Amino acid sequence: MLFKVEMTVNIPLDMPVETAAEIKAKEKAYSQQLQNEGKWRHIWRVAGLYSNVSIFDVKDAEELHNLLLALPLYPYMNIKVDALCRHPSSIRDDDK
Ligand SMILES: O=C(O)CC1=CCC(=O)O1
Repeated sequence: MLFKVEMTVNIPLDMPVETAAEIKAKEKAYSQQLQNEGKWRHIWRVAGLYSNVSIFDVKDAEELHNLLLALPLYPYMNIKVDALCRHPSSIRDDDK
């Protein structure tokens, strides 16, 4: 199943810079692992915001839920999830 996920990061202003850098490095490694596994298909920065729009390709909503809760930045994120389905005009074979 495909899901569009919008993540907005709000790191507390009083978090030490080194702590924030550590969490961001863990987030990057986790994200790149999931991208290599094909579960995190796309990630785009929303211009001008500390937000991304991502496409996940997972078995079901429960798998997505577990992946999102494991994000190192999860405690500092607002997350919005929308389920996607194939558009009838799509020319891509992998849009399912
Ligand atoms: O910077 C972000 O948008 C948060 C994030 C998600 C995966 C990643 O590497 O950073």
